[in-house]
Amino acid sequence: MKITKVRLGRISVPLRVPFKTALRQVNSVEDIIVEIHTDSGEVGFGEAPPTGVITGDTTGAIIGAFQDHISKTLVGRDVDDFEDITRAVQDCIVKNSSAKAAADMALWDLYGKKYGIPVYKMLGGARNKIITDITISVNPPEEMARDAVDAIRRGYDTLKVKVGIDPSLDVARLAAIRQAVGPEVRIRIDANQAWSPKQAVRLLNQMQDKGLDIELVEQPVKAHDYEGLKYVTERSYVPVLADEAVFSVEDALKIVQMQAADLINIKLMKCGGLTNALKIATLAEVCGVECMIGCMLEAKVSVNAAVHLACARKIITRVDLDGPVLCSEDPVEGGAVFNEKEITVSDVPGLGVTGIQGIRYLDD
Ligand SMILES: C[C@H](N)C(=O)N[C@H](CCC(=O)O)C(=O)O
Ligand SMILES: [Mg+2]
Repeated sequence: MKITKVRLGRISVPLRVPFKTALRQVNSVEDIIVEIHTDSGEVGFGEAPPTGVITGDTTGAIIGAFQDHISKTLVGRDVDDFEDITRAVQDCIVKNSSAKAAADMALWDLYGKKYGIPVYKMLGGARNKIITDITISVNPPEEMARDAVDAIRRGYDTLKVKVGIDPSLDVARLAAIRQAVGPEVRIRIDANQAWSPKQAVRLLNQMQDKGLDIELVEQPVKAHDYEGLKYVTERSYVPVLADEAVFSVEDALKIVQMQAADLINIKLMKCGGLTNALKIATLAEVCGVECMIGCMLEAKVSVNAAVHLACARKIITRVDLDGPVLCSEDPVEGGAVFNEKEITVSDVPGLGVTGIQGIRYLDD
């Protein structure tokens, strides 16, 4: 199965409501779609979101990474040289983790198709269903409480609550949500780097003192501040999950060695795809560190790839793959079935995506 062509396109998918974090506000998913074509007629699908505030990847940079580096590296290669070509994708350009993730997932898709195996089975095959949380955007406390109640009515039992815009409101935000949804709902929070280490410890311990029962806090401090993250981990009653602090396998190793966080959030767009995500999951498993699998604001092509990893490995104990359910429509045919919180992986060979509606191809 030889690679003949790499085709790029764009999709736009409106969100149900604006997505707001301490880092950005967006109203739609605006992603790059990647198709890797082969001489057997099989096509591998990938997707890359331009999450500049986290990965540094912009739309233009993703397109440029393919046009100037990744596509040239792939065309003419045989998918059977799998280890070499997945390595070549990582080595042909530094950084650009979202473009690499899109290429890497498309290669896994083709490899699974070639051998007739769904990717989650190739990676471990632990289960075929997972349960995702849903994100509550950061807003005034009353609005967040209303959004939380709406999410519970949709059937979700775990909320990922964004905080960090005007941190003086954060305890009130969580108090309003806890009061509105009751004690049974699991609440995790994500500060997206907004707090200082001391502020984080103070706010988290206030939440603890008020009995708000927070499951975990995601990335309380700046991504680069490993000492600050460790400071929070050592002093907060709420477990700490490293998100923006962990892009690479090496980052994960450092976090584990420093005991700077209790948990690690694996995202394909940070680490460059399934190949490296699997390495992080294995490292975490060896070290006994549970993982979350997360996503950026992405449509179902790339979130579907993350579903395969989540279904493959039990060390992934928490799932934040709500990109598709935050969208008001789904242009993706095939792949995982999202029934609100319950996600069922596809048993079709490869990743299971069969087509994407509304692609605006760059070469048309
Ligand atoms: C969409 C997902 N639930 C989420 O919250 N991811 C964010 C980053 C998303 C973005 O800004 O595109 C996170 O975990 O930090
Ligand atoms: Mg996060």
